[in-house]
Amino acid sequence: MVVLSKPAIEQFSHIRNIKPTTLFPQIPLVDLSKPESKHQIIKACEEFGFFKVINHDVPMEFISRLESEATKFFSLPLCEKKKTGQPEPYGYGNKRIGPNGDFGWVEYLLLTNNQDPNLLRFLSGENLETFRFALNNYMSAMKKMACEILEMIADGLKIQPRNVLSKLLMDEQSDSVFRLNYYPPCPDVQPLNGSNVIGFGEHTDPQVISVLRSNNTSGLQISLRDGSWISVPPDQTSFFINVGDSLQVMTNGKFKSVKHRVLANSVKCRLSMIYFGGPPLSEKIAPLPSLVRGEQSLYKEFTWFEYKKSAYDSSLADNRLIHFERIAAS
Ligand SMILES: C=C1C[C@]23C[C@@]1(O)CC[C@H]2[C@@]12CC[C@H](O)[C@@](C)(C(=O)O1)[C@H]2[C@@H]3C(=O)O
Ligand SMILES: O=C(O)CCC(=O)C(=O)O
Ligand SMILES: [Fe+2]
Repeated sequence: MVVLSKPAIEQFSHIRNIKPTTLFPQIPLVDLSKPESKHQIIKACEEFGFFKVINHDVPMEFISRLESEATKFFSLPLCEKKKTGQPEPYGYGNKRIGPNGDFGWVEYLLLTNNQDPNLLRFLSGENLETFRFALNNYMSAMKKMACEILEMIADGLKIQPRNVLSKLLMDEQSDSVFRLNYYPPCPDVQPLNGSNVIGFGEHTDPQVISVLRSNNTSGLQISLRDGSWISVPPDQTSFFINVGDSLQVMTNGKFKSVKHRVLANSVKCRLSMIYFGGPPLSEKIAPLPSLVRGEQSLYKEFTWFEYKKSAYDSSLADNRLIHFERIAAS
């Protein structure tokens, strides 16, 4: 872990006087073992773009193995972690998020799904093998769960074929991404004074769907439609699902991608692992015809490559979809 001096800490965004956060009584909860879950998913995606999943069949062993590998990685000396080079955008990153001047109280490892061996060059021999093994098992489980949820969404919206969304993630060329975020305790957070430090600034995820799991440290907040922020109580045995911008477009705005952020914690570290399910770069993203019938299409067609490029030209908090909206005919 890197210890920052006081002036260095001051460059981070602080948020003052946050009202005691509403402790989210109504976070949508989806029990995947229940037959009504597809309807609950649709409702949650329409109202929040976010929900919590329980009774998933991801083995706890896959979760704890990767958590322990990630903990080992973030405990390495900084010079070892830096062996992966600057994130461009993949690799190890420290405080700098993306290429456009965003900062957060976070260290991370951003990986593609094609397992570029260079990205793991801080490891060798047996350590490399155990890390890879844990990563492969976990990522396959995430892809499977994300695809099941996308198929339930297709069913719930009565779209055919039911793999119309999941096939984007199943494609060999799928541009999915995996991220490990480590938020060290931050000495500058003074909860009693209402002073908070941004761990990961507000944004929406550009992909189709994201599956997030964290340890038991709080920090994640989502923004409601009225602009208020609510804290998501951590639950290390469950997963949290975010609707991404691409799913907002494909549902012609019926689902909204959820704005979210992470606040640093004064005493505990937070470790999160997130699978971002994305389409192949050449895939055309546009509202699905069966969801547009009788309505106006709200978005222009674009490829995932075009959207991703435009996202990487933007800052975290920017509204990235605005450039792809159709101007409503009067
Ligand atoms: C500031 C940025 C970081 C980001 C790329 C971007 O230019 C805007 C989108 C950001 C985001 C948010 C969700 C994911 O964490 C991420 C990997 C992604 O696909 O889009 C990050 C990008 C990043 O950290 O490289
Ligand atoms: O680390 C977290 O809990 C969320 C981070 C996040 O939203 C992201 O990496 O896109
Ligand atoms: Fe995110």
